[in-house]
Amino acid sequence: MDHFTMKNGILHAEDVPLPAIAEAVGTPVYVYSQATLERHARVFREGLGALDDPLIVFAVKANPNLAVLRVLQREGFGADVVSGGELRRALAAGMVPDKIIFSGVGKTRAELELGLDTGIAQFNIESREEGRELAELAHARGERARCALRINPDVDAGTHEKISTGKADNKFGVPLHRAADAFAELAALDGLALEGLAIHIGSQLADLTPLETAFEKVGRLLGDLRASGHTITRVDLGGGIGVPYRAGESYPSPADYGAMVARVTRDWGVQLAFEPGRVIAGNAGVLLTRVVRVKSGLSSPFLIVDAAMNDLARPALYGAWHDFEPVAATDQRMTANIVGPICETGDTFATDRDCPALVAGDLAVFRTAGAYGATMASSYNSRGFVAEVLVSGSDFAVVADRIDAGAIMDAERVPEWLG
Ligand SMILES: Cc1ncc(COP(=O)(O)O)c(C=O)c1O
Ligand SMILES: N[C@@H](CCCC[NH3+])C(=O)O
Repeated sequence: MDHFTMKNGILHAEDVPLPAIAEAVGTPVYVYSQATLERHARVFREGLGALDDPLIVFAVKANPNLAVLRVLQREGFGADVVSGGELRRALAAGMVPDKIIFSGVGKTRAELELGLDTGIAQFNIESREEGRELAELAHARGERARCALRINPDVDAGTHEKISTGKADNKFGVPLHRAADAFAELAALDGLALEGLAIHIGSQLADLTPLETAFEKVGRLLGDLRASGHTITRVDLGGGIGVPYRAGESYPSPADYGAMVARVTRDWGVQLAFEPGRVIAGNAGVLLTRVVRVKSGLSSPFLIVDAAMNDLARPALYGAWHDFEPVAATDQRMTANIVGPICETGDTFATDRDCPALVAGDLAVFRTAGAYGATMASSYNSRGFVAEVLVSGSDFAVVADRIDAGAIMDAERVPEWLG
């Protein structure tokens, strides 16, 4: 459930009519609902109700907007970060180091140092090489870095290949068959306090079965490691639960997920950590856009909107579907190619889509844009970065300013020799 609903024929975010936001901020603009974020955070936490003291860290990559992070921090969430930038954003949003987990295959020396400086709860080590480097850095400071070893369980998550992370040929984690050796080597290093395992098999998972298979593999490894005398106090089960992108689709609920986790991990005797991203933020945001014009096409007309692939990359990148709805209710329908203004054919949101009949100037939204939306934006075609708004009740605030098309960034300069 979200808080984007039709009231008197106009789509609202909570109590704010979307035309009011378009009027005040312009379009395109991402609109997030605080009530939906809070609700999703609570439903997720309640879904894990059977577990003892789980650590829930929001996958910042899904939506790193400071205001969004702040809402989740107030809900007790920590942060799963994958770069120094995300780590700094999590801290700026008030997340405490004890609830920060640092994942990612390519953490640089500087990023490992930043994690150590911050005193984060856990580094998820993705290779022996990374573990050795972290151990050396921590040892030189007279410290032991708290960490977990990320395992690649070779499980097909059944999701889009570009967002699958747990198959043997994916770059993530240490292959299961080498995990015990890697764990033994790294656990013996002075600079590491290696007392955890981590796993994340992919994103937008429609089914719990691959997760269950992967968790069972982790459970067996946990038993083997303990039998070899290792101490394991935390297992990080990652994120990945999918969300409906089309009205009427059904996905596993946090309660279903929590029940499965409770069953599989019943005898593990560890603290569990979770890294949800999309399931918290996905349906808490829409991308509000205005129709620029309708152009006749060979078969279907082109509905040209002012949002583009630089604002919402998922359709161009993964062929992803986002429901498209009018802001002012209409019973009239049309079949259209919904496209943005960018100069490549890939700038297509939908082909031959049955959608509301709209004309130039009308407002519409792409739904389920709160995760992997603004964060994947670029300035392609010098369109600048899209604005973001957070709604709470009948209030709204701009939480990221638009960078106007054609703006010259502070970081840019022309070398002297060009005069
Ligand atoms: C390590 C890790 N944790 C958590 C997530 C969050 O995934 P999701 O947004 O699907 O919950 C991702 C992205 O897939 C990830 O790579
Ligand atoms: N960017 C992807 C999700 C990536 C998940 C990150 N591990 C998407 O929009 O679906």
